[in-house]
Amino acid sequence: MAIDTALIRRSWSLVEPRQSKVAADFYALLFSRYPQVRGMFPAAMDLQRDRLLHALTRVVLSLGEIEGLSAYLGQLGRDHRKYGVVPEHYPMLGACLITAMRVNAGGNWLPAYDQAWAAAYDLVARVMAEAAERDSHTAPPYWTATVVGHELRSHDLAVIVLRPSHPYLFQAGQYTTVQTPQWPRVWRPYSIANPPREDNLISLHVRVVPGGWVSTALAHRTAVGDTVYLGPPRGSMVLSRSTASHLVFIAGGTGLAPLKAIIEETAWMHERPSVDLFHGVRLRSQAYDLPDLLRLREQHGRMRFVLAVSDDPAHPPRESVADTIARHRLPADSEIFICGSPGMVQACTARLLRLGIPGHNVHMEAVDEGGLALPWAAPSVGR
Ligand SMILES: NC(=O)C1=CN([C@@H]2O[C@H](COP(=O)(O)OP(=O)(O)OC[C@H]3O[C@@H](n4cnc5c(N)ncnc54)[C@H](O)[C@@H]3O)[C@@H](O)[C@H]2O)C=CC1
Repeated sequence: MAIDTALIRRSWSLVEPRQSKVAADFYALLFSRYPQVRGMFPAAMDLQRDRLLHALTRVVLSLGEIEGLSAYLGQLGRDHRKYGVVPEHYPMLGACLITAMRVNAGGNWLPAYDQAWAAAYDLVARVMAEAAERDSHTAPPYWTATVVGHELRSHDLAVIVLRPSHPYLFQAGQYTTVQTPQWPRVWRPYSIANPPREDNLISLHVRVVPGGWVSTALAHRTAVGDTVYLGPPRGSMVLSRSTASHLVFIAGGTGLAPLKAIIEETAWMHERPSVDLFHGVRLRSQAYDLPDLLRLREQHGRMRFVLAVSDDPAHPPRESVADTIARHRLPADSEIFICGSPGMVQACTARLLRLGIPGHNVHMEAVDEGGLALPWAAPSVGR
């Protein structure tokens, strides 16, 4: 059945102002009708509710662009294998979702909206389930990994090296999701800080964030020899086949991780591009990876490295990384990769546009703050 995007959007606009209530009602309905699925979700549901809403918004907004949506949903379907989602779960969710929207529409819900949503949901579920099924022939739902390196580089930052039990195939720049034994069913995304290696090791940069369960567990309650779990690799911030001759990388804090992986990959290229890396930190003491970056610069041979310190009275000039890039001459045809907090990414992107860099040359990971999925999605990277 064709998707009636106009009906979907009209009906969504009815419930959008009450979306938090929609999410709460959805989970209440789901758990009362199907108590057997409660165990698949974490004990605390706050983040989960936000994720559902982000995912819904994303699907509603991109229903017209079926190609992009299919790639997104396929990735989502593969990722949901780690939660134990099987095809039989999808209809349960669909029915509860439509009911939750209907009861929150203030009596304005039309029968046609039910049909439009049923058709849209059917398509979403089919794409996700098919991708998951295809994936099940070649990859496990999740990987067990042993911690083989754990280095606290400051009180709130750890670099962790993991050895997945089975080959973990990913591309430089992608991220994984991590579950620790301390927090069952709570998965958090972290970028992989190295390109694929023959020894299958992967390295993560973990900043402890206030209230960050997984980041605290990884940094302070994890040691060499412990086991953690990894979801499948995700993300599209990777090098294209036709890499430009000059690449610029702009990192904010631990947003360095995926950019370092891509730079390291370019170091081995036959015709390696020249590279600029700008690393923005608040305090000089937060330049947690300096020795490694200097080594990488040495090994690369065509890499310039600039540290931008924004808030350290002992290290003038206090300059934001956006101001730093503006001071350096960037060729207009540079391919640019940005990774960091949403505010930092936004500030840098705006500055680049003002500097005349075309938007299509700027890459960043659209790590939706929780919006990667239907109910079981992942939050922003690095929590
Ligand atoms: N750990 C990981 O694997 C990854 C982490 N991230 C994200 O990167 C961020 C890293 O955070 P931290 O390490 O705490 O770095 P941070 O937030 O302390 O920021 C580092 C740099 O970004 C600049 N900055 C921060 N907010 C800004 C704003 N609103 N406008 C302009 N500049 C701003 C600072 O001035 C500084 O130069 C987090 O949001 C995390 O989710 C992204 C990808 C991977």
